[in-house]
Amino acid sequence: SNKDRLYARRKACQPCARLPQTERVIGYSLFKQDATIARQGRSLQTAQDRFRLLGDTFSGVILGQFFISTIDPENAKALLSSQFADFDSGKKALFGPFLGDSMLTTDGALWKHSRSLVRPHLGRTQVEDLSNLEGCVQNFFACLPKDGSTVDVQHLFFRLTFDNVIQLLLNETVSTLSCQPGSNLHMVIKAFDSIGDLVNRRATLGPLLRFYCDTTMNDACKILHDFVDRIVEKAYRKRKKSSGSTPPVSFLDSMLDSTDDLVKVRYEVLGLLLAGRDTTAGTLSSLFYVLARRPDVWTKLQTEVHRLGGRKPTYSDIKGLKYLQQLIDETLRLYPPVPVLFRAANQTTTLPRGGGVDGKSPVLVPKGTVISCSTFSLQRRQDVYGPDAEEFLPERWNHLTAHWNFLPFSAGPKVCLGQTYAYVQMAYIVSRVVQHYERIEKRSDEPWMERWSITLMNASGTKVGMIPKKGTVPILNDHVRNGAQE
Ligand code: HEM
Repeated sequence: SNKDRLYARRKACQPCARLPQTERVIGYSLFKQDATIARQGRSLQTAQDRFRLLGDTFSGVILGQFFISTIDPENAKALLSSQFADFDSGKKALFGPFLGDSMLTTDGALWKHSRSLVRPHLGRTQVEDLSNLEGCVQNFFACLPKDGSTVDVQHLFFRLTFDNVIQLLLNETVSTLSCQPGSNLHMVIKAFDSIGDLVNRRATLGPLLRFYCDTTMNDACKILHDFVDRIVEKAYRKRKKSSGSTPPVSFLDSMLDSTDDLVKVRYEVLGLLLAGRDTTAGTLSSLFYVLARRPDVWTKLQTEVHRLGGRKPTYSDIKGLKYLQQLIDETLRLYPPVPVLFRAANQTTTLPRGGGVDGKSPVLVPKGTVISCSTFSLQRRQDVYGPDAEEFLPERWNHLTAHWNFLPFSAGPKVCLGQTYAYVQMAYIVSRVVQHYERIEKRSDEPWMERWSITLMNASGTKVGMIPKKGTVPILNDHVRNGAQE
């Protein structure tokens, strides 16, 4: 519009590169092309090729939606932090009936309220207590074949992290690792597993989403809402009975002390479950994919973890495991579980870079523009990480401060609330595996292939042989293992 043009002139904006498109009004052919690319599991790689071809910032149109894609760290900083108020996450429609108004789906005052409600309950006290993790880890070990035969640990990690997050949030012990097919818990975990793909399907519909009625999504939501509601109501009754005289023992208890709105609590719990489970499971799966292929990494890790002398690591032990932290960072760099951050401009604004032939001028961002920042491509930039940017080298973190070039947990006011917990949980699990297993063997030659639903994972799973040390793992329980394979 004329108003936008005047605004652009005032802010010295220049146009950014434009994705070559056969038709630039609706962008239907790009929609079809990108849908095929997504089916083939090549979305992230294709985006990286486009950045190589067009520069760090380019624009296009898809199904009538104007978008800007960027991997310029200055733009990332503006998007996530310095111009935070200009952009919304706009995820409400995507999650549909699953999450209602929760922290993950709202912006502005509603989001602020949710964040202030949740934040105090994910503090150091909750994170430092690792006692609950051990039970889940033992269940995980019980699912691993004792004879070292092939197992897909990716599948098991999605269960392990579900059990862990339920314990953290609700103080309930569940074992989806050992639940039997047909049981209520099995239905719950299956429904939860399906959410990623269902949300993904909604995402591909773009503006057509508003005409879409998804009964499968509604069914999955019903199962999950019922599951969480039962636990929330039970805890609420107990809490009311004690009239807050006993200190809260869980995240849920403390939330119930700050609100009586049980539907709100349900949505926040489910949001955290979603934010906390798939991300951690995806990272662990990629990390084990690497461990099975890199005996040099495994040996260095063993040397570090052996300093613990076989005892369970404490919170402060974990802080001292520097190589393990670098290993996790390198996994998050090359295989970020949230590979693209999306925002939508809630007013006409600018991004500081990407305009003009040298890409150094500001770019106009009309209201409604969708901005995507690919952390996957950003974290593989050769000008930041060097010519070996695509290689897995944990040691690079000895002398690297990446800042706006490393955003696996996002940054700014919406930075991940579970970052510390995620590190601690992953480090604990990896250390315990090192203490109990001699080595991890690669059992598949398939390359790492993107499967991107809400979060990123390896399309072919993580098929490995886990070779136990003598006398350290529990006796294999066939009953447990068969349940988990379902
Ligand atoms: C490796 C593990 C994890 C990664 C890589 C990760 C990554 C992220 C990212 C990138 C965001 C921002 C998304 C956006 O702005 O669009 C986010 C938000 C969030 N994460 Fe995590 N996350 C992880 C684990 C967890 C865990 C374990 C929890 C909680 C138990 C958690 C809770 C949250 C919450 C509540 C938000 C929303 C914050 C807000 O909107 O204000 N995350 N996470």
